[in-house]
Amino acid sequence: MRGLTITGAAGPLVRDVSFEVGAGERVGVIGTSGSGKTLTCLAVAGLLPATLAMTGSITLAGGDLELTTASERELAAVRGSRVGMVFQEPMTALNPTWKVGRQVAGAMRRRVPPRRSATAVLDLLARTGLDDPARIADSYPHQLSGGQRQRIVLAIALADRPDLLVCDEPTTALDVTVQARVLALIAARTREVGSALLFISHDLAVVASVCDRILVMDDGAIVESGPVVRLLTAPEHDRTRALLADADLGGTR
Ligand SMILES: Nc1ncnc2c1ncn2[C@@H]1O[C@H](COP(=O)(O)OP(=O)(O)OP(=O)(O)O)[C@@H](O)[C@H]1O
Repeated sequence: MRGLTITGAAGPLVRDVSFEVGAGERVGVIGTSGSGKTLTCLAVAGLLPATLAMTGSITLAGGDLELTTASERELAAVRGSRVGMVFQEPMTALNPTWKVGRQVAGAMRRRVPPRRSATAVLDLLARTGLDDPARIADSYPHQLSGGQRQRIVLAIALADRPDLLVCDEPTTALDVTVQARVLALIAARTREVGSALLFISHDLAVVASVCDRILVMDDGAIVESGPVVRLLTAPEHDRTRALLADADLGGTR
């Protein structure tokens, strides 16, 4: 991302944001509410609302497609296959009228031939830490818990082995014990699949437990960035210090 600026009717919401995520790297974005984290990551996923104007540049590995000016058709091809997404509320990502197995099979379609689809779905659900994959595959999303649904969203997001997984507050809606397990699963599965990770949270402790490097956003701009350990031990910006003071870092590293 180079010089990304996002502007709404009232003025700029994201200002001149530049960063890179290396292959397989895990980068966290933290900041208080309204600092521009979600808009920045929606831009990467090609999901920015059409009412907002965007300038700057976003490219994926190889630089073959400029995402800020790509057509909806091009962006739809990138989503899922090259950029996977997990958002806070899993129900928004799942089709409530389709059984889970059909949805997971759809996400694997490009990689797995139809005759191997049923086995591959059960295997992927098992690898995503879901007990009794056959029952899960045969369930509708509303028949499952929030933690199970978010695991399914993660399975779907990584099914096509994307270059980048974008997670926006993926565990915020889950209760604390489930939260820790889903975070560990995100870390383990992205490593297995080899995807890079762009992980947004307002919670520094959560980001520190999953990421290698952190970007701190404040009022639409990046105010500090660096390796997790450096940010935790020697924060330079007042905003980083404030987020550190608010974080419960017991046992995360
Ligand atoms: N569609 C939109 N139209 C106009 N302004 C918007 C729109 N979406 C977000 N904003 C504004 O842009 C700013 C950044 O929003 P963003 O959602 O990126 O913040 P955030 O850091 O992710 O916050 P949170 O942690 O609360 O989700 C906020 O001031 C928000 O009100």
